[in-house]
Amino acid sequence: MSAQTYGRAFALMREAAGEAWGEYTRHAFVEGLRDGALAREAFLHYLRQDYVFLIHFSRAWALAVVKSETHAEMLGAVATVNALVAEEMQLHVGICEAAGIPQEELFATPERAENLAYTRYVLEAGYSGDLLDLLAALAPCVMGYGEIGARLGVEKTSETYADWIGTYAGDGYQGDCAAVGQLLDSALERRLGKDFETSPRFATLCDKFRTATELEVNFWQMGLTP
Ligand SMILES: Cc1ncc(CN)c(N)n1
Repeated sequence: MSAQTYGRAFALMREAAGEAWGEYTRHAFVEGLRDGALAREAFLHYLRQDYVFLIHFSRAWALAVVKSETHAEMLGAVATVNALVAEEMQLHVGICEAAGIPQEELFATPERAENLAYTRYVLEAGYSGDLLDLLAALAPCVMGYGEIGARLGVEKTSETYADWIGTYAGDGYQGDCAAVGQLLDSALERRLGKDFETSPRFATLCDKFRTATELEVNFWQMGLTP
């Protein structure tokens, strides 16, 4: 999956994130999903934390509805909230239930510090900023997993984590990434103009994107240490 598929701003922000992007999308945890070497205990621990992550991440996308300035922006944010709550979180519920972890226990998972740091960083970007600040902090999460899923869909050498890979490689998730890429581009054009990358504000948005990318790296690392 080329970065270009997810829009112009994403490609520029990804480039500006430098080495952090590769550390995120090619982390040892990701490679363990690809070749099946990831310990089941680490995967289930990650999945439980990620369920809690997605609760707060959905709240942040709901805040994007609040920060929207047009009906089209509201529709884009609402669609993402729905994709998270009604689709992505079901993957976590299903795998955990099959592993003997009921949904109430999943919901009550104690939050690890790396998880808390990431989600509250994103929420704070939205509380104190506008839709652009919020989207810049949200984008690495959405598109990073899109890129990881698309690559692992092609490069996987084991079926152990095929459910997980299939969710992020699938047309549904890939379509969500493309839609968020369009939302990001149009929100930037509306507020900063067609040549948004020449605005001094764009550099501060790239900083937010890079920080969120670094928090993704920490999240994978946390996944390796149940
Ligand atoms: C930590 C994290 N980052 C991204 C995603 C993909 N929505 C996720 N499920 N979890």
